This record gives sequence, C-alpha cells and structure tokens, in this order.
Amino acid sequence: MAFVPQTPLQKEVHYEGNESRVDDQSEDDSDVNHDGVKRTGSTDTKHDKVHEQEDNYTIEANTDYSLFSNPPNLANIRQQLFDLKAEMEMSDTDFEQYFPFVDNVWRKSRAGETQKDHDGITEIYCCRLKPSGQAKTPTSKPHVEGKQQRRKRKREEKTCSMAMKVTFIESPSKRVRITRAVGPDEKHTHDLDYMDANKRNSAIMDVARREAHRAFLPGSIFWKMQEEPEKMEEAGGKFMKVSDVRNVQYPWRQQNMTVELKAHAGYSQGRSGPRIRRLSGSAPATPQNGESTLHIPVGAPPPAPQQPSEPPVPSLPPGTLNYPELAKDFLRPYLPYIPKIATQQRPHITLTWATSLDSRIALLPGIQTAISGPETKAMTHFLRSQHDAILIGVKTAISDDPGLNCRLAGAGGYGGPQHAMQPRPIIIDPRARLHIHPNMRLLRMAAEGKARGPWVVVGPGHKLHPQAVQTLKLHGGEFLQINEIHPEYGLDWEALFSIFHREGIKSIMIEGGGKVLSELLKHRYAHCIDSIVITIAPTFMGKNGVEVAPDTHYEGNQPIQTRLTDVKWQPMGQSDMVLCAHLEQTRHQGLLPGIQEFSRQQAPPPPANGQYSTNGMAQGPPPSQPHPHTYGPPGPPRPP
Ligand SMILES: NC(=O)C1=CN([C@@H]2O[C@H](COP(=O)(O)OP(=O)(O)OC[C@H]3O[C@@H](n4cnc5c(N)ncnc54)[C@H](O)[C@@H]3O)[C@@H](O)[C@H]2O)C=CC1
Ligand SMILES: Nc1nc(O)c(N)c(N[C@@H]2O[C@H](COP(=O)(O)O)[C@@H](O)[C@H]2O)n1
Repeated sequence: MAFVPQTPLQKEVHYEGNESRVDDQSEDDSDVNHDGVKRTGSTDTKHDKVHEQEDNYTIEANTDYSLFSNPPNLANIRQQLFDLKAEMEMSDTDFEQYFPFVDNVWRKSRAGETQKDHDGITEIYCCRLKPSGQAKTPTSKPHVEGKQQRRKRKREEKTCSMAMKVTFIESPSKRVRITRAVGPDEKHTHDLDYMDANKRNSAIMDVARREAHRAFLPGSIFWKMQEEPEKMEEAGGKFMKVSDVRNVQYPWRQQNMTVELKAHAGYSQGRSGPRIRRLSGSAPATPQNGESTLHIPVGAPPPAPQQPSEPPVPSLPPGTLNYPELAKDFLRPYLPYIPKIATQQRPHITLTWATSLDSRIALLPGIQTAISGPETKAMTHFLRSQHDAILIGVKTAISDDPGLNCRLAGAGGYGGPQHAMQPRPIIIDPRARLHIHPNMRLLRMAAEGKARGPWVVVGPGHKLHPQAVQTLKLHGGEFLQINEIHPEYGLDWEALFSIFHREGIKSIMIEGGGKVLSELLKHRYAHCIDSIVITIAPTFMGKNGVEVAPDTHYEGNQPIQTRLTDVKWQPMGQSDMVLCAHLEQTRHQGLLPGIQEFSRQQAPPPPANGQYSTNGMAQGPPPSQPHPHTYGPPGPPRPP
C-alpha cells in the first residue's frame, strides 16, 4: 500500500470502533461496511493507514452550494419510520428515498423471510439491535438439532426486538405499505439518537461520499456539512465525525493516491466547530449570589416556582452542581481561548488536579482519595464544561471508576440539551488493560445521557476483545489505536495531541493520575501545556502516596526548576487553595504567542482593594514577576 508521506502532524490513528456498527455480523456474514472498509474487533484493519495531506492544500474558490438534498419533512418521517406507531403508505420512489435515512436502524431480514401473497411482496426488517439468536422471525426455519451453529460474534448489551413489515403492493400505483411486524405494545428499547450515535445511515454517508469523490479533504467536507446543522440533524448526521468522512473516502483514495486534495472556500485547519463554540460560554447563566468565599453554594438551585400555564420544569438529577458566575472570573485567563487555539496545531492543554501539601494525589496507589471540598469540586466541573475532552491514565480509570462528566446544572443530562458542556472522556491505556463492561460508571453515565462515550487510546499490537469494542461503540465511545506509544519510551504526547486536534478536540483537561501528570510536567512537554489549575488542600498524605513530580531536569549538569508564572492563588471553600498558572518556560521561549495578550484581555479588572468584595473571594498576590529558574548560568536554548 502506498501512503501519503507523514508529516509530524500526520500520525496514524486506527479506529477500532469508529464505524460504530451495531449490525449483527453473523447475519450479513461480512465485516465489510458500506465503504468496503474492514472493521474487526482485533487490531487489524484494512484501513490501517489513512492520512490526509492537510498541510498544503488548494482552496476551491466556488463552493457556495449546499451538500444536502434532503427529501421533505425528513425529520418527521425518519421518526415515524423508527417508531412505527401507525401504518404508513408511500410511493415506492418515496420509500427508496427515505429508507436510506433509517437503514442504520433497520436491517432486512433473510431472503427466506420475503413473502409473496395477494397484496404483493412483503419483506421483514428487524431492528439492528435484535440479538442474533432472535433474528429469525416465526416463519424462519427451526434450528436443526445437533447441527453446529455458526460461531457468532457476541454483540452489544442493549437488545431490541422491534421489527417491521414492508409490503410492495402490486398495483399500477406502486405503493409501499409499512407496518409493524410485532405486537402493538412492542417498542424500541432505545431512541433514534442512540442508533444515529452508533451507526451512520447510508444517506448521510452518501452526502459525504459525493464530496469525497470530488477530492475534498475529509476535514473540509466535515465542516462544510456542519455549515447546515439542521439538515445534518434531520438526516441523522448529528454524530458524524471527521473519521467517518475519512472512512467513506478511503476506497476512492486508494485508487486516487496522487490526486491532491482540496478544501472548500473558508476552510482552515484550525477552524473551530460547534463543539468548541461552547467554550465561549454556552453554559446557561447560573444565578449570582453574594455569599462569601467560604460557602459557595454548589448544589443546583431549586427550580423556580411555576406559573400554572408553564410546562413542568424537569427536576435535576441528584448530585447536580452549581458553580457561581463570580467564581469563574479568576479562572478565565487560563481557560481555552478559541483565537489562540486557532493559531496552534494542537489543542489547549490544561493540567488540573487536587493535591496535598506533600504533592500527593492519593493516599496509596489505586486508592481514590477525596481531597477537594465541595466548592473546588464544583470548580472542577466548571473546568470540565469548558474543555472538549478530559484525559486520565488507565490506573485512575481502574482505581476510581470515575464518571468523567460535567454535572453542572445545564449540562447534558443535568437539565441541558444532549451532550451540552459534556467533555469527551479519554483514557490512556497503552496495553489495553481496562476491562470494558457496561457497569463502568463511565458507560453508565453515557447510557443515561449524562456523558459522552469514552475514547480509549491503546498502543499497537493489542488484540481487543470484540465484545469490548462493541460495548464501547454502543455507548458512543471507541478505541483509538495509535502507534505513538512506544513499549519502552512511552507515549509521544505531542503526537497524541496532534491526533486529537485533527479529530476536532480543541481543548483537553488532563486530570491525572500521578504518572500522567508527572510525565507532562517534564521539561520537554512544557511547550504543550497551556494552563495549570491545582487545588491544594491542607493535608499531608505521606511518602507512600501517589506523587506528582516530574523527573529532575538538567541542563548540562545543572538541575533546573520548573517554575510557574502568571500565578493566581484563590482561596476557596473551607480550606482549599486554588493555584492557577502558566508554565514559565512556555512564555520564555515564546512558543505560545498570545498568552500574555490573552491574559490581559480576558482577566477581570483587578478590584481596587485587591479583593472581590461581592463574594468575598480574596484576590491572591499579584502575578509573580518573571523569576530566574536557574541558579547557574543559562543553559543553551531549547530546540523548538
Ligand atoms: N487527586 C486528584 O486530583 C487525582 C487523583 N488520582 C489518583 O491517582 C492514582 C492513579 O495514578 P497513577 O497510579 O499514577 O496512574 P495513572 O492514572 O497516571 O495511569 C498510569 C498509566 O497510564 C499509562 N500512561 C500514563 N502515561 C504514560 C506514558 N507517558 N507512556 C505510556 N503510558 C502511560 C500507563 O498505562 C500507566 O501505567 C489513583 O489513586 C487516583 O485516585 C487521579 C486523578 C486525579
Ligand atoms: N478535583 C478532584 N478532587 C479530588 O479530591 C479528587 N480525588 C479528584 N479526582 C479526579 O476526579 C475523578 C473523579 O471524577 P468523577 O467525580 O467520578 O467524575 C478522578 O478519576 C480523578 O481524575 N479530583
């Protein structure tokens, strides 16, 4: 196979669960999807190396057209074809037009189940979540005793027995009648979004395919589609990803490796999309309050009394948090900032954790230790709401069984629309050690609509259990297999960040654990780290605790400190202190231009008396002056 040569930003990423198939592999007896791309539960995929040349591309001047030609009333008809609440009848051309928009829900049953009677030809379609054992309708042949059944891949946990009958009526008017093939009480066990999240329908893939065959870059096609979000959504493309477009282009690309891909007018690689837009504060305003620093109320406010004519306000789930508007100000200079992200080819990275005074984040390895008070915990959730992804190491995932969602009032699942303010959980699991099961809190949260499905990043050469792949897929997550994890030297974080950036993740909040944070605090990653937010609690955990400390860095034989700059200390809650900062090196070396400008631009005006009088939160000491971070002669400049 010939590949477009890799630039440092064009690393490999394998998508184990990406196509998000929910169909029963045994039924259609094939692993080949619409696009001829093989997906398996193992690490081997035909589509193992797909790169797009995005560094140099030409821009097509005239791309002022719509990619969509959705048939009328599409959202409604999709929903009706999903629910089957009432019998439907339409012309055969309409059926041909609408069915591709729901073929991610329905799969035609075996040919043997086609019946011909006086009405015409009737075909049975089953919900794709129908378990393979039940896939046969009552008319199918009974299992022959003693005959070895074909080995079937164990499928997702969620199952559904809905089925529909499609009758092509034999008449000159060529009508198609659609009715349920199950009793009136039978319903899908899931909603339409669930299917859309797990498998794209062929009509939406065709939209992308048409543009892909015109030699547009996958990223550009993706954003061009996003220009018309309503049409995307009504067509079932709400969950479309750049990688779907890349997949759909793959067979064509194989035949056209030398064709230079182009972009639509207005496309740029750093272009921000809908997910990043929430960074600018799509969170519903939380009520301000005048309480003192010591008692920031973090529980969600009770719903306002209702007027008799108003629809009922849905109650918020227990544990919903509130983080007051005023307590956001001191954090703003450290939050992801779209114009700055647009100038860099990597996401904004925030390191954030809660620590003891002896730099321990847990009492013992594998033990989850509550360090933050309720106020700083709510702050963590506010930070989560401001990032596209939260990243942790696998040991944290194993020991803490975390939710990794945003539980602020107004987030998806907490009174807000689906996935609003919900970051993507990412778990670094080089050796594929994490046991994926539907009872994990991460997956339960996703199933309850309170989190996005997690991405699990694994290294090369690991066989993934097909059931793990399926379970993850069905919860909207996936395995990403990357080559940038070296068995000896570990993970190439910079490459990983580039991969995420290309996947549309523009900001990542890295929460731990000790190994991940200590790695990223190493001198060589300083230029990748944008902000640091640490909650410090007045406690010592002792030497056996999980430590956060980078390796000592030497320049020549001179040990060097890693100092923080633009430091703000913010007391919060009963006894916590929040430290916000940038890494000094990143500023000194000028690798992140704009930080200073941004800080000045975004920071709230300092209160005259150095304190926030309204909520009593003391403003910390003024930002530290640039500090000499070495006591010896300056070392050689760090290579860029
Ligand atoms: N107080 C706080 O804010 C937090 C505390 N924690 C605590 O931290 C503890 C877990 O921390 P650790 O044991 O240090 O594990 P960890 O969560 O940092 O995971 C370490 C694992 O991640 C992978 N990994 C991380 N960096 C890698 C690299 N550069 N190259 C290759 N693989 C890499 C490896 O599989 C490694 O074994 C738990 O007790 C947890 O409760 C975790 C997060 C936040
Ligand atoms: N902010 C903070 N304070 C503490 O005291 C902590 N122990 C942690 N731990 C991190 O939070 C994760 C738990 O997340 P959920 O509440 O389950 O969503 C845990 O995995 C650590 O990353 N953080």
